[in-house]
Amino acid sequence: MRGIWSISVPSDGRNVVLTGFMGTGKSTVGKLLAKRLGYCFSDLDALIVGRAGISINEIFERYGEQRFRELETEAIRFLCGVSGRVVATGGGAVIAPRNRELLRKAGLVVNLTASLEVILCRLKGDRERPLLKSNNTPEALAALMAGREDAYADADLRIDTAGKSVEDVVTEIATFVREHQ
Ligand SMILES: Nc1ncnc2c1ncn2[C@@H]1O[C@H](COP(=O)(O)OP(=O)(O)O)[C@@H](O)[C@H]1O
Ligand SMILES: O=C(O)C1=C[C@@H](OP(=O)(O)O)[C@@H](O)[C@H](O)C1
Ligand SMILES: [Mg+2]
Repeated sequence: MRGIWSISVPSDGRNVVLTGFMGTGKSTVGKLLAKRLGYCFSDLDALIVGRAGISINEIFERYGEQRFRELETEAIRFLCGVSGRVVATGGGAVIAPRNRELLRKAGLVVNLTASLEVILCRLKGDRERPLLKSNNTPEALAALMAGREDAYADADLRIDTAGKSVEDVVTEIATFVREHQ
């Protein structure tokens, strides 16, 4: 894998950061939200994969979750130096307090939620998320989600996406951003 990212510079805080558990819609909503706001879009996972040159599954298999978390923090440091961007994080990006601090400074943090039932339905048959494989019962996934609740609650806005279309979620966030940024 290639080495470290370029050095980050302080952000002016004019980004929108989407956080939330796997399947809450961060990547899907983020892309459309960026279009709606006229911002650029970055997906942390895509950035990591692009830099590593291998898939997230392969990073986990070859190097372990810990290494993935290091790459994730490096990606966050890099992205926090940008401006006018919607950033979709991966579900575990907010676990480390230092990551949360950086993301908070980068801009408005919007946390997407959905019940476990909805998430299981949305991610049925998914093969790209290694933590779905290692937490392969609803109980294990519920425990993973519960353990992250405090980190997800650290946000400027929380939106329950269950029963809402992607468009609805985008509109809700765009309204909030226009009022608060
Ligand atoms: N509001 C929504 N309603 C229905 N399906 C959704 C919604 N948001 C996302 N999805 C679907 O859920 C799946 C996971 O979405 P994704 O954006 O990859 O989530 P995340 O990046 O949070 O893991 C995709 O198939 C996507 O189309
Ligand atoms: O919850 C997590 O720890 C992870 C979520 C994934 O992203 P999504 O939340 O976009 O699925 C991806 O970063 C990786 O598989 C780990
Ligand atoms: Mg995603």
